[in-house]
Amino acid sequence: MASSTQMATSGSGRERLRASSSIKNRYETLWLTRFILRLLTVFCQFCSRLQRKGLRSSCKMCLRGLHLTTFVGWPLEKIQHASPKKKCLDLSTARFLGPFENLWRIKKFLNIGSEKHLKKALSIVHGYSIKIIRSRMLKGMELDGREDLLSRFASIKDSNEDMLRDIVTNFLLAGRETTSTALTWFFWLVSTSPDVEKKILDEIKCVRSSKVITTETFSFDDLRDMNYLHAAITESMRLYPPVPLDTVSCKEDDVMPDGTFVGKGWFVTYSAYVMGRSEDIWGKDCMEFKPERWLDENGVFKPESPFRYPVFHAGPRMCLGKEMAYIQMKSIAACMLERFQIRSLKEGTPEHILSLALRMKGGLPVLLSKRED
Ligand code: HEM
Repeated sequence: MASSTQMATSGSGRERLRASSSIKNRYETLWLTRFILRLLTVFCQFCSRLQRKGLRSSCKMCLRGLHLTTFVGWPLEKIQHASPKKKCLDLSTARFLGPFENLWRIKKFLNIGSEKHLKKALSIVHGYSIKIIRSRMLKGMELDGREDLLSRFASIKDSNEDMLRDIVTNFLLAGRETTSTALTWFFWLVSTSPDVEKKILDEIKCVRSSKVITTETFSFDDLRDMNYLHAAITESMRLYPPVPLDTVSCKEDDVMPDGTFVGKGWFVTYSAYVMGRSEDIWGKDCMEFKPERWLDENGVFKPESPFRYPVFHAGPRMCLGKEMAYIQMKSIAACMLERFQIRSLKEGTPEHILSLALRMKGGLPVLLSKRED
């Protein structure tokens, strides 16, 4: 039988690694760790429920700020008051976090617990999407002779209302939660960094004075000229990526470029949050909010490889709405900061809620003061 060293020189990488029983053992250990973590999460949720009812005082884990519920999702009762869209996001994330992998399927079949809430919330979101499709159908799918994205999907042979509904829902979820989350963290960071705020305002003034802008909003060209604002938003998403973890499922057995074997059906997760705070990628000042790191010597925005900055994912399945997201976020940020001074009323660094998007716990209460000039 060939030893693993012999195989390393003779066999293909895939055969070599598949034959390695140590890798299998490692993944069995990982599976066990994941199972224990999921089980602990359930205990943590149970413990915090008892605390809320006054039946238990804080446990050692709470005192050390190690609530597993904070890291891996919300307990159900917190979700009950959330909007249908947030419920959908949180409850679908929770499917991956329960102690038993397929428990959610049973709950779905029996229509109980979190799956019952998910079904209800989803029917509201679906109803909203169907309203959009039907109102567009009534107007005719062509908009003033120009086709929009929905018309294009509708013109696909075999398209039906359910398919269009899922596409609209997908765009609503992909495009709304991400930009709103990104802006929440951006406004918090800017409100705590007066020097960055001043530079953004100077840039807005400069763009206003260099052109005759008659509207209160900014055109595509005006926004394109705002390099510092672009850098500040990009830097804010480095520290607080709206999609902090992204998971893909492996279709066939494969080997990563570094030689790691990935089996069919396995999940692979990367963390844009961890990568964004990695000293190896961003240097010693990786924890600082420094928009300047994105500017060249002429003050022009210099992009980074998406494989180092995977906030919008990388490769063929990269975010389709990236450019649109930047336009929306820059436009809102420029209009808001030009008119108002925003002061955060949050004390200290806000806590996260990890759902599909990296939301700020409790939102961002602010004090808005109209700017004099
Ligand atoms: C700051 C804002 C945004 C961020 C950080 C973001 C991030 C991402 C990420 C990480 C993915 C990859 C998900 C995956 O496949 O695993 C993705 C995919 C996608 N995003 Fe965004 N996104 C943003 C805004 C938007 C907007 C505004 C739209 C459109 C309205 C949009 C539409 C999409 C679509 C359609 C995909 C699926 C692409 C595909 O699978 O080929 N996104 N986005």
